[in-house]
Amino acid sequence: MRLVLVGPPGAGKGTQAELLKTKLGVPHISTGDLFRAHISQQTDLGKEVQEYLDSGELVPDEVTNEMVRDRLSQPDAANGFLLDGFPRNVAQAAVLAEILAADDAALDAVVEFRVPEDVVVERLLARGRADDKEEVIRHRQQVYRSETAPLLDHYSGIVVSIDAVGDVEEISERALRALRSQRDER
Ligand SMILES: Nc1ncnc2c1ncn2[C@@H]1O[C@H](COP(=O)(O)OP(=O)(O)OP(=O)(O)O)[C@@H](O)[C@H]1O
Ligand SMILES: Nc1ncnc2c1ncn2[C@@H]1O[C@H](COP(=O)(O)O)[C@@H](O)[C@H]1O
Repeated sequence: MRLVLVGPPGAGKGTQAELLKTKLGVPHISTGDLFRAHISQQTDLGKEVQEYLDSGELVPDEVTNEMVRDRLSQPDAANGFLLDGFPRNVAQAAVLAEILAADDAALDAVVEFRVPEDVVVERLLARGRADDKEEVIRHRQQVYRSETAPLLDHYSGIVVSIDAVGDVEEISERALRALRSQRDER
């Protein structure tokens, strides 16, 4: 399955991807995790993107798209993936479509994790990652609303929306049930 996970920062995309990757047998590819690995290894790419992650701004598309193109060309992603954090805007979605079309492939679904903003802010304040400072959290929510949420219209025919408040296992079951019914309807 080729899935994109969408939802505001703190919606639980990474948490759900770690459960779903085992259940679906596809790799979890998180652009945020890829950037953080570059930063911790102090690569040139890591040095270039550090300030964007610190401030909650999006890394420029050219840099992000090339990193994703490279990651998706690896053998483990040949038959499917869970993309977490990419695409983050409509221009990145166009690049993803082009990468997939080159392999005669397409997305199966876009899973939207729906969580009220006050709940995600509370989760992120408790998470404690380097970019989980209140001002940066608020900015990332705003970037999500203006840049990323429009993807839900862009992908309207294949969006599967999940209530992502509650028990982590139960949310993953909700996602699997919704994906099964979407597949049966197609
Ligand atoms: N269903 C849940 N209930 C309560 N807390 C949760 C739930 N799912 C995830 N969390 C917690 O919320 C925080 C954010 O989760 P996670 O990192 O998976 O979100 P995300 O959508 O990947 O965020 P980001 O886009 O910022 O990387 C984590 O501390 C995680 O343990
Ligand atoms: N797809 C992306 N485009 C631009 N910038 C991105 C993208 N994915 C991640 N980033 C940067 O990384 C941080 C953290 O991302 P998480 O998905 O929340 O882990 C994000 O604020 C951007 O600076």
